[in-house]
Amino acid sequence: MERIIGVMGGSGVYEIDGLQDASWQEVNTPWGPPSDSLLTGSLDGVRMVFLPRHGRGHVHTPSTVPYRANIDALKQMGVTDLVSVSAVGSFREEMAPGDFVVVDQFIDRTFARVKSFFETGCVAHVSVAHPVCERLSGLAYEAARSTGVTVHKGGTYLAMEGPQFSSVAESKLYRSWGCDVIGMTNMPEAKLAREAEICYASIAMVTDYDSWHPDHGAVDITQILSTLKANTAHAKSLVAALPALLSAAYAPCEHGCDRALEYAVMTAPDKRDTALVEKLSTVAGRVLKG
Ligand SMILES: CSC[C@H]1O[C@H](OP(=O)(O)O)[C@H](O)[C@@H]1O
Ligand SMILES: Nc1ncnc2[nH]cnc12
Repeated sequence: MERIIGVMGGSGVYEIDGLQDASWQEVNTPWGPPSDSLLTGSLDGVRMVFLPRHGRGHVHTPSTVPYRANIDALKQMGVTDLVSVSAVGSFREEMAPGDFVVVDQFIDRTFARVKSFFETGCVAHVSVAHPVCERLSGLAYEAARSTGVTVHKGGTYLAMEGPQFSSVAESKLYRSWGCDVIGMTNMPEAKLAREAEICYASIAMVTDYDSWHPDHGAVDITQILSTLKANTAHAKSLVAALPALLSAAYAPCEHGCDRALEYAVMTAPDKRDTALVEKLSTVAGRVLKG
């Protein structure tokens, strides 16, 4: 098996540079079409697949991003390691706009999204106690550091439904919960990556102080966009640094991300919905076949 790096580009990151033999490929999935075509190619001898989460031109809202289709499409392309790059607001003075944060925990406050590939007829329960891959996150941290940007190792990301930003009261509440950053998309993406046995890491690019900060006022989309513009070059250099850090030779994940489904499926083989099992063939075929 080969190591293939996936990159999920968030707001402001709609392409990556420098891929050899780059081509946009249309991929279909049993969960509908993904956000856009997938850009495939290789860098430093490692195959890479890029998908703009909101689609080129920013078409999908955080609630309507086709999360299941995106993860299924990346799995179809053989992605073993997925690095998400996302814009976030910060709840910490020291996590300033322009900084990067390697997220290691999530609080999922989204409520209008399908969060699992599994449903009636094929039930599975995976652990997301440690929702990111420690090894991949460590490498993403090294890649971010190599760009010269200020990077914070570890942080709790509050996933909100959006698309509106938080009220001041909500912002203060999330801060009091110990959250470090806020965004609208890493859930259910991280949960679905775990179900699909793909190692997942999340790099958050701080664009603003959300609404809690007495000196910064409410979130302002123009400020977000100008910070994002300034950070896009760092995000692209980070992505370019990944292949040299992750060797192309595949090795099983030492944290078990690639075996998350091993004992997860509860539904007895003779009770499984055959149509659903067929839909699950890409993400869960390893444990459902035979
Ligand atoms: C552009 S501000 C709000 C928007 O940006 C973030 O997107 P992503 O996580 O894909 O970088 C945030 O989650 C919202 O969707
Ligand atoms: N303050 C904020 N809240 C939610 N998502 C964001 N993305 C960037 N800034 C954000």
